[in-house]
Amino acid sequence: MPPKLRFHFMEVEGVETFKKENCDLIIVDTSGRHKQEAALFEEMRQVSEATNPDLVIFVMDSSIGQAAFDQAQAFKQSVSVGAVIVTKMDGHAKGGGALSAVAATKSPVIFIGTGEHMDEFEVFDVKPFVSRLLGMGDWSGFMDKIHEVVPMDQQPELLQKLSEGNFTLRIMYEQFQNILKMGPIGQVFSMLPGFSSELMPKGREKESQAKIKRYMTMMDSMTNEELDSSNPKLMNDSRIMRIARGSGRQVREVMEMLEEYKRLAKIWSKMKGLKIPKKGEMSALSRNMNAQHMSKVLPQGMLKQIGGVGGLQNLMKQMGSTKDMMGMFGGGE
Ligand SMILES: Nc1nc2c(ncn2[C@@H]2O[C@H](COP(=O)(O)OP(=O)(O)OP(=O)(O)O)[C@@H](O)[C@H]2O)c(=O)[nH]1
Repeated sequence: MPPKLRFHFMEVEGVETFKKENCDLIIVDTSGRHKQEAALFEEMRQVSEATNPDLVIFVMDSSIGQAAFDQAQAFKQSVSVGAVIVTKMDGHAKGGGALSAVAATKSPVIFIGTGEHMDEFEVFDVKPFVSRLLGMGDWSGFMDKIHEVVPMDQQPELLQKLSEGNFTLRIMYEQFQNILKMGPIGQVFSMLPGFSSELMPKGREKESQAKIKRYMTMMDSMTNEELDSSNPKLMNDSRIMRIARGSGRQVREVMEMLEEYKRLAKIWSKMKGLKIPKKGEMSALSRNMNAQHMSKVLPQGMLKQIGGVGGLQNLMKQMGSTKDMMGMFGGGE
Protein backbone atom coordinates (compact mmCIF):
# COMPACT_ATOMS: atom_id res chain seq x y z
CA MET A 1 0.00 0.00 0.00
CA PRO A 2 1.45 3.45 -0.91
CA PRO A 3 2.39 5.40 2.27
CA LYS A 4 -0.18 8.16 1.73
CA LEU A 5 -2.96 5.61 1.76
CA ARG A 6 -2.04 4.26 5.17
CA PHE A 7 -4.45 6.73 6.77
CA HIS A 8 -7.25 4.82 5.23
CA PHE A 9 -6.16 1.46 6.44
CA MET A 10 -9.46 1.04 8.25
CA GLU A 11 -11.54 1.59 5.11
CA VAL A 12 -9.29 -0.66 3.01
CA GLU A 13 -9.21 -3.38 5.63
CA GLY A 14 -12.97 -3.15 6.06
CA VAL A 15 -13.65 -3.50 2.35
CA GLU A 16 -11.22 -6.43 2.04
CA THR A 17 -12.78 -8.20 5.02
CA PHE A 18 -16.32 -7.80 3.72
CA LYS A 19 -15.27 -8.92 0.25
CA LYS A 20 -13.83 -12.09 1.76
CA GLU A 21 -17.14 -12.61 3.51
CA ASN A 22 -18.86 -12.35 0.11
CA CYS A 23 -21.00 -9.37 1.05
CA ASP A 24 -23.14 -8.17 -1.85
CA LEU A 25 -23.00 -4.53 -0.94
CA ILE A 26 -20.25 -2.67 0.91
CA ILE A 27 -20.82 0.97 1.77
CA VAL A 28 -17.96 3.25 2.76
CA ASP A 29 -19.45 6.34 4.38
CA THR A 30 -17.23 9.39 4.63
CA SER A 31 -17.99 12.01 7.26
CA GLY A 32 -19.80 15.18 6.19
CA ARG A 33 -17.69 17.74 4.42
CA HIS A 34 -17.96 21.15 2.92
CA LYS A 35 -16.36 22.43 -0.24
CA GLN A 36 -14.12 24.82 1.71
CA GLU A 37 -12.48 21.93 3.51
CA ALA A 38 -9.70 21.11 1.06
CA ALA A 39 -7.96 18.63 3.35
CA LEU A 40 -11.14 16.60 3.82
CA PHE A 41 -11.66 16.49 0.08
CA GLU A 42 -8.12 15.21 -0.36
CA GLU A 43 -8.85 12.57 2.26
CA MET A 44 -11.97 11.54 0.39
CA ARG A 45 -10.01 11.30 -2.86
CA GLN A 46 -7.55 9.01 -1.12
CA VAL A 47 -10.28 6.82 0.35
CA SER A 48 -11.74 6.48 -3.11
CA GLU A 49 -8.36 5.60 -4.62
CA ALA A 50 -7.64 3.07 -1.89
CA THR A 51 -10.99 1.31 -1.92
CA ASN A 52 -11.69 1.61 -5.65
CA PRO A 53 -15.49 1.75 -5.35
CA ASP A 54 -17.87 0.64 -8.10
CA LEU A 55 -20.00 3.72 -7.52
CA VAL A 56 -19.40 7.02 -5.72
CA ILE A 57 -22.60 8.66 -4.50
CA PHE A 58 -22.93 12.33 -3.65
CA VAL A 59 -25.50 12.61 -0.85
CA MET A 60 -26.98 16.09 -0.52
CA ASP A 61 -29.44 17.65 1.87
CA SER A 62 -32.18 19.26 -0.23
CA SER A 63 -32.25 22.30 2.06
CA ILE A 64 -28.85 23.54 0.84
CA GLY A 65 -30.65 24.86 -2.23
CA GLN A 66 -28.56 26.43 -4.94
CA ALA A 67 -25.31 25.92 -3.00
CA ALA A 68 -25.70 22.37 -4.27
CA PHE A 69 -24.09 23.26 -7.58
CA ASP A 70 -20.75 24.37 -6.09
CA GLN A 71 -20.80 21.63 -3.51
CA ALA A 72 -21.47 18.92 -6.08
CA GLN A 73 -18.86 20.33 -8.44
CA ALA A 74 -16.26 20.25 -5.66
CA PHE A 75 -17.10 16.58 -5.05
CA LYS A 76 -16.90 15.77 -8.74
CA GLN A 77 -13.48 17.37 -8.98
CA SER A 78 -12.14 15.16 -6.17
CA VAL A 79 -13.82 11.84 -6.88
CA SER A 80 -15.70 10.40 -9.82
CA VAL A 81 -19.24 10.91 -8.55
CA GLY A 82 -21.59 8.59 -10.42
CA ALA A 83 -24.93 9.17 -8.68
CA VAL A 84 -26.77 11.57 -6.40
CA ILE A 85 -29.02 10.98 -3.39
CA VAL A 86 -31.17 13.87 -2.19
CA THR A 87 -32.29 13.77 1.44
CA LYS A 88 -34.82 15.71 3.50
CA MET A 89 -37.33 15.99 0.71
CA ASP A 90 -39.96 15.95 3.47
CA GLY A 91 -38.86 19.44 4.52
CA HIS A 92 -39.72 22.77 2.95
CA ALA A 93 -37.19 22.52 0.16
CA LYS A 94 -38.63 21.55 -3.18
CA GLY A 95 -35.37 19.93 -4.26
CA GLY A 96 -34.33 22.40 -6.94
CA GLY A 97 -30.78 21.98 -5.71
CA ALA A 98 -30.91 18.42 -6.96
CA LEU A 99 -31.12 19.71 -10.52
CA SER A 100 -28.00 21.75 -9.86
CA ALA A 101 -26.24 18.72 -8.39
CA VAL A 102 -27.16 16.66 -11.42
CA ALA A 103 -25.88 19.43 -13.69
CA ALA A 104 -22.60 19.67 -11.80
CA THR A 105 -21.91 15.95 -11.51
CA LYS A 106 -23.57 14.84 -14.76
CA SER A 107 -25.01 11.97 -12.74
CA PRO A 108 -28.57 10.84 -12.09
CA VAL A 109 -30.46 11.08 -8.82
CA ILE A 110 -31.02 7.51 -7.67
CA PHE A 111 -32.77 7.78 -4.30
CA ILE A 112 -34.51 10.43 -2.24
CA GLY A 113 -34.94 10.62 1.53
CA THR A 114 -38.36 11.66 2.75
CA GLY A 115 -37.94 11.10 6.48
CA GLU A 116 -35.72 9.70 9.17
CA HIS A 117 -36.69 6.05 8.90
CA MET A 118 -35.64 3.24 6.63
CA ASP A 119 -39.00 3.04 4.90
CA GLU A 120 -38.74 6.73 4.03
CA PHE A 121 -35.96 6.16 1.57
CA GLU A 122 -37.43 5.95 -1.92
CA VAL A 123 -36.26 5.15 -5.40
CA PHE A 124 -36.16 8.42 -7.29
CA ASP A 125 -39.06 8.93 -9.64
CA VAL A 126 -38.73 11.86 -11.98
CA LYS A 127 -42.41 12.74 -12.53
CA PRO A 128 -43.50 13.52 -8.98
CA PHE A 129 -40.15 15.18 -8.36
CA VAL A 130 -40.49 17.61 -11.27
CA SER A 131 -44.14 18.21 -10.48
CA ARG A 132 -43.24 19.17 -6.95
CA LEU A 133 -40.40 21.35 -8.15
CA LEU A 134 -42.74 23.23 -10.44
CA GLY A 135 -45.46 23.43 -7.80
CA MET A 136 -47.69 21.35 -10.01
CA GLY A 137 -48.51 18.60 -7.57
CA ASP A 138 -48.69 15.02 -8.70
CA TRP A 139 -50.72 15.39 -11.86
CA SER A 140 -51.17 11.77 -12.68
CA GLY A 141 -52.37 10.92 -9.18
CA PHE A 142 -54.54 13.99 -9.21
CA MET A 143 -56.08 13.09 -12.54
CA ASP A 144 -56.84 9.60 -11.31
CA LYS A 145 -58.55 11.09 -8.27
CA ILE A 146 -60.54 13.51 -10.39
CA HIS A 147 -61.77 10.64 -12.53
CA GLU A 148 -62.61 8.66 -9.43
CA VAL A 149 -64.45 11.34 -7.52
CA VAL A 150 -65.76 14.12 -9.75
CA PRO A 151 -69.01 13.00 -11.36
CA MET A 152 -68.45 12.03 -15.00
CA ASP A 153 -70.66 14.79 -16.40
CA GLN A 154 -68.76 17.49 -14.49
CA GLN A 155 -65.28 16.39 -15.48
CA PRO A 156 -64.90 17.98 -18.90
CA GLU A 157 -66.27 21.28 -17.65
CA LEU A 158 -63.95 21.43 -14.64
CA LEU A 159 -60.89 20.51 -16.67
CA GLN A 160 -61.81 23.00 -19.37
CA LYS A 161 -62.12 25.81 -16.81
CA LEU A 162 -58.80 24.94 -15.25
CA SER A 163 -57.02 24.95 -18.57
CA GLU A 164 -58.49 28.37 -19.38
CA GLY A 165 -56.64 29.71 -16.37
CA ASN A 166 -59.79 31.26 -14.91
CA PHE A 167 -59.59 30.00 -11.41
CA THR A 168 -62.70 31.50 -9.82
CA LEU A 169 -63.91 31.25 -6.25
CA ARG A 170 -66.57 28.85 -7.50
CA ILE A 171 -63.91 26.51 -8.82
CA MET A 172 -62.15 26.71 -5.47
CA TYR A 173 -65.45 25.92 -3.75
CA GLU A 174 -66.12 22.95 -6.02
CA GLN A 175 -62.59 21.68 -5.47
CA PHE A 176 -63.01 21.95 -1.72
CA GLN A 177 -66.22 19.99 -2.04
CA ASN A 178 -64.46 17.30 -4.05
CA ILE A 179 -61.53 17.24 -1.68
CA LEU A 180 -63.79 16.68 1.31
CA LYS A 181 -65.43 13.83 -0.58
CA MET A 182 -62.17 12.28 -1.67
CA GLY A 183 -60.40 11.49 1.59
CA PRO A 184 -58.17 10.46 3.14
CA ILE A 185 -57.74 14.14 2.88
CA GLY A 186 -53.98 14.31 3.42
CA GLN A 187 -53.20 12.07 0.54
CA VAL A 188 -55.40 13.91 -1.88
CA PHE A 189 -54.23 17.32 -0.83
CA SER A 190 -50.66 16.53 -1.51
CA MET A 191 -51.56 15.87 -5.13
CA LEU A 192 -53.17 19.20 -5.87
CA PRO A 193 -50.97 21.96 -7.18
CA GLY A 194 -50.59 24.58 -4.47
CA PHE A 195 -52.84 22.87 -1.99
CA SER A 196 -50.30 20.79 -0.15
CA SER A 197 -47.91 22.46 2.25
CA GLU A 198 -49.53 25.82 2.95
CA LEU A 199 -53.17 24.93 3.18
CA MET A 200 -52.68 21.61 4.81
CA PRO A 201 -49.43 20.94 6.63
CA LYS A 202 -48.60 17.31 7.30
CA GLY A 203 -50.13 15.95 10.50
CA ARG A 204 -52.73 18.72 10.79
CA GLU A 205 -55.42 17.21 8.59
CA LYS A 206 -58.28 17.72 11.03
CA GLU A 207 -57.52 21.40 11.46
CA SER A 208 -57.24 21.86 7.72
CA GLN A 209 -60.52 20.12 7.11
CA ALA A 210 -62.19 22.49 9.58
CA LYS A 211 -60.57 25.43 7.81
CA ILE A 212 -61.88 24.29 4.45
CA LYS A 213 -65.37 23.94 5.85
CA ARG A 214 -65.09 27.45 7.31
CA TYR A 215 -64.00 28.82 3.96
CA MET A 216 -66.93 27.08 2.30
CA THR A 217 -69.39 28.62 4.76
CA MET A 218 -68.05 32.05 3.88
CA MET A 219 -68.34 31.29 0.18
CA ASP A 220 -71.96 30.24 0.77
CA SER A 221 -72.62 33.89 1.59
CA MET A 222 -71.29 35.07 -1.73
CA THR A 223 -73.32 36.06 -4.75
CA ASN A 224 -73.03 34.25 -8.08
CA GLU A 225 -71.27 37.28 -9.49
CA GLU A 226 -68.62 37.07 -6.78
CA LEU A 227 -68.16 33.34 -7.17
CA ASP A 228 -67.79 33.49 -10.93
CA SER A 229 -65.67 36.59 -11.24
CA SER A 230 -61.98 36.50 -11.95
CA ASN A 231 -61.66 40.23 -11.29
CA PRO A 232 -59.70 40.64 -8.04
CA LYS A 233 -61.00 44.22 -7.60
CA LEU A 234 -64.59 43.07 -7.26
CA MET A 235 -64.12 42.11 -3.63
CA ASN A 236 -64.35 45.55 -2.03
CA ASP A 237 -64.71 46.30 1.67
CA SER A 238 -68.50 46.40 1.70
CA ARG A 239 -68.74 43.00 -0.02
CA ILE A 240 -66.23 41.53 2.42
CA MET A 241 -68.20 42.91 5.39
CA ARG A 242 -71.45 41.53 3.97
CA ILE A 243 -69.90 38.07 3.53
CA ALA A 244 -68.51 38.15 7.08
CA ARG A 245 -71.89 39.12 8.50
CA GLY A 246 -73.74 36.59 6.38
CA SER A 247 -71.50 33.70 7.43
CA GLY A 248 -71.05 34.76 11.05
CA ARG A 249 -67.27 35.04 10.62
CA GLN A 250 -64.77 37.82 11.18
CA VAL A 251 -63.79 40.19 8.37
CA ARG A 252 -60.21 39.05 8.99
CA GLU A 253 -61.22 35.46 8.23
CA VAL A 254 -62.91 36.42 4.96
CA MET A 255 -59.78 38.28 3.97
CA GLU A 256 -57.67 35.27 4.85
CA MET A 257 -59.87 33.08 2.66
CA LEU A 258 -59.57 35.54 -0.21
CA GLU A 259 -55.79 35.57 0.20
CA GLU A 260 -55.80 31.79 -0.02
CA TYR A 261 -57.89 32.04 -3.17
CA LYS A 262 -55.43 34.53 -4.70
CA ARG A 263 -52.52 32.24 -3.90
CA LEU A 264 -54.20 29.28 -5.55
CA ALA A 265 -55.38 31.34 -8.51
CA LYS A 266 -51.80 32.44 -9.09
CA ILE A 267 -50.57 28.87 -9.13
CA TRP A 268 -53.36 27.64 -11.35
CA SER A 269 -52.95 30.54 -13.77
CA LYS A 270 -49.68 28.91 -14.79
CA MET A 271 -51.76 26.10 -16.21
CA LYS A 272 -53.40 28.43 -18.70
CA GLY A 273 -53.30 26.99 -22.17
CA LEU A 274 -52.46 23.59 -20.84
CA LYS A 275 -54.46 20.78 -22.31
CA ILE A 276 -55.44 18.70 -19.31
CA PRO A 277 -55.17 15.04 -20.19
CA LYS A 278 -57.89 12.45 -20.04
CA LYS A 279 -57.30 9.50 -17.80
CA GLY A 280 -54.25 7.53 -18.85
CA GLU A 281 -53.15 10.21 -21.28
CA MET A 282 -50.31 11.85 -19.46
CA SER A 283 -48.47 12.27 -22.72
CA ALA A 284 -51.10 14.82 -23.76
CA LEU A 285 -50.13 16.88 -20.75
CA SER A 286 -46.50 16.36 -21.58
CA ARG A 287 -46.89 17.53 -25.16
CA ASN A 288 -48.67 20.66 -24.08
CA MET A 289 -46.35 21.58 -21.28
CA ASN A 290 -43.85 23.40 -23.42
CA ALA A 291 -40.67 25.28 -22.73
CA GLN A 292 -42.61 28.47 -22.23
CA HIS A 293 -44.54 27.03 -19.33
CA MET A 294 -41.34 25.76 -17.85
CA SER A 295 -39.49 29.03 -17.98
CA LYS A 296 -42.43 30.72 -16.26
CA VAL A 297 -42.44 28.45 -13.27
CA LEU A 298 -38.78 27.74 -12.58
CA PRO A 299 -36.82 30.33 -10.57
CA GLN A 300 -34.90 32.36 -13.15
CA GLY A 301 -31.57 32.16 -11.31
CA MET A 302 -31.76 28.42 -11.29
CA LEU A 303 -32.78 28.18 -14.93
CA LYS A 304 -29.75 30.26 -15.86
CA GLN A 305 -27.37 28.21 -13.75
CA ILE A 306 -28.37 24.98 -15.42
CA GLY A 307 -28.10 26.38 -18.92
CA GLY A 308 -31.61 27.59 -19.74
CA VAL A 309 -34.37 25.44 -21.12
CA GLY A 310 -31.92 23.50 -23.31
CA GLY A 311 -29.85 22.67 -20.27
CA LEU A 312 -32.99 21.64 -18.47
CA GLN A 313 -33.90 19.23 -21.25
CA ASN A 314 -30.49 17.60 -21.03
CA LEU A 315 -30.77 17.39 -17.29
CA MET A 316 -34.09 15.63 -17.43
CA LYS A 317 -32.52 13.08 -19.73
CA GLN A 318 -29.74 12.54 -17.24
CA MET A 319 -32.18 12.27 -14.40
CA GLY A 320 -33.54 9.23 -16.12
CA SER A 321 -36.65 10.86 -17.43
CA THR A 322 -39.04 8.99 -19.62
CA LYS A 323 -40.01 10.11 -23.10
CA ASP A 324 -43.17 11.49 -21.56
CA MET A 325 -41.26 13.81 -19.32
CA MET A 326 -39.06 15.00 -22.14
CA GLY A 327 -42.20 16.05 -23.88
CA MET A 328 -42.86 18.39 -20.99
CA PHE A 329 -39.88 20.41 -21.94
CA GLY A 330 -40.84 21.07 -25.49
CA GLY A 331 -41.48 18.19 -27.77
CA GLY A 332 -39.42 15.17 -26.82
CA GLU A 333 -36.19 13.78 -28.17
N1 LIG B 1 -36.48 14.50 8.06
C1 LIG B 1 -35.45 13.87 7.52
N2 LIG B 1 -34.36 13.66 8.26
C2 LIG B 1 -33.31 13.03 7.70
C3 LIG B 1 -33.33 12.59 6.36
N3 LIG B 1 -32.13 12.02 6.09
C4 LIG B 1 -31.42 12.11 7.22
N4 LIG B 1 -32.12 12.70 8.19
C5 LIG B 1 -31.71 12.99 9.57
O1 LIG B 1 -30.64 13.92 9.55
C6 LIG B 1 -29.72 13.66 10.59
C7 LIG B 1 -28.30 13.53 10.03
O2 LIG B 1 -28.24 12.37 9.23
P1 LIG B 1 -26.86 11.60 8.95
O3 LIG B 1 -27.17 10.45 8.06
O4 LIG B 1 -26.16 11.31 10.23
O5 LIG B 1 -26.07 12.72 8.15
P2 LIG B 1 -24.59 12.65 7.58
O6 LIG B 1 -24.49 13.63 6.49
O7 LIG B 1 -24.18 11.25 7.29
O8 LIG B 1 -23.74 13.21 8.78
P3 LIG B 1 -22.13 13.17 8.94
O9 LIG B 1 -21.92 12.36 10.18
O10 LIG B 1 -21.75 14.60 9.10
O11 LIG B 1 -21.57 12.54 7.74
C8 LIG B 1 -30.22 12.42 11.28
O12 LIG B 1 -30.95 12.81 12.42
C9 LIG B 1 -31.13 11.76 10.25
O13 LIG B 1 -32.16 11.00 10.86
C10 LIG B 1 -34.51 12.83 5.58
O14 LIG B 1 -34.63 12.50 4.38
N5 LIG B 1 -35.53 13.48 6.22
